[in-house]
Amino acid sequence: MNSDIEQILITESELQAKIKELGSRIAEDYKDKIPVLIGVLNGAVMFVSDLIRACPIQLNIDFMAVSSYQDSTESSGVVKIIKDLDRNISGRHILIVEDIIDTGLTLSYLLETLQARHPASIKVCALLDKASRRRVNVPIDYLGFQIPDKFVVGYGLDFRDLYRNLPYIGVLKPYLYEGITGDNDI
Ligand SMILES: O=P(O)(O)OC[C@H]1O[C@H](OP(=O)(O)OP(=O)(O)O)[C@H](O)[C@@H]1O
Ligand SMILES: Nc1nc2[nH]cnc2c(=O)[nH]1
Repeated sequence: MNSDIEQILITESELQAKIKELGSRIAEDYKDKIPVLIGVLNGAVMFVSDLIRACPIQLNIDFMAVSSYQDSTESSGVVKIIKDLDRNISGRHILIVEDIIDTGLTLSYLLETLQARHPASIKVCALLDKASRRRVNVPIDYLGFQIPDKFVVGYGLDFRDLYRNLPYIGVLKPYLYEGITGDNDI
């Protein structure tokens, strides 16, 4: 698996140091509230589980699963809810936790969908931002790292549901996905 990685972009210790920093900021900002942290499955699973352990305040967690990439490295632009929240978020302080913001289409859809449920506030925490690829403007309140326009895997991020279990963020060797556009290429 490691031999499919062209370059390690963010090491395990860099990830963990940044998550401690983000956790402290979030804990300070929400110390008088009980926020609901919403992990966006599947990619954010590792990030959200490390982030909540770095956040020593009262909080709730919930998860949504959405997908726009399926088996491709390009967003289809169509976001689909696969699993919705388990709770009513009306009047609650919401923090969306994402692994990566790329085109911004997924987050834009989530913000619109969740805003319609009348939360007290909504903020966004993202581990990675690929700003050069943005197609819609979206706010990021807590950010881990800006990254270049490369397809990355590891620490929750996949290609064809593989590589999520790498403990670092790496760039996948392009020959592994070049020419692949979707399911028909499998
Ligand atoms: O800004 P965007 O271009 O919309 O891309 C960001 C989204 O893409 C990834 O999800 P994906 O659809 O690959 O599902 P996954 O989390 O299950 O891997 C990632 O987890 C974000 O949710
Ligand atoms: N795995 C992975 N998923 C993404 N979704 C949007 N951008 C990316 C990326 O660079 N890697």
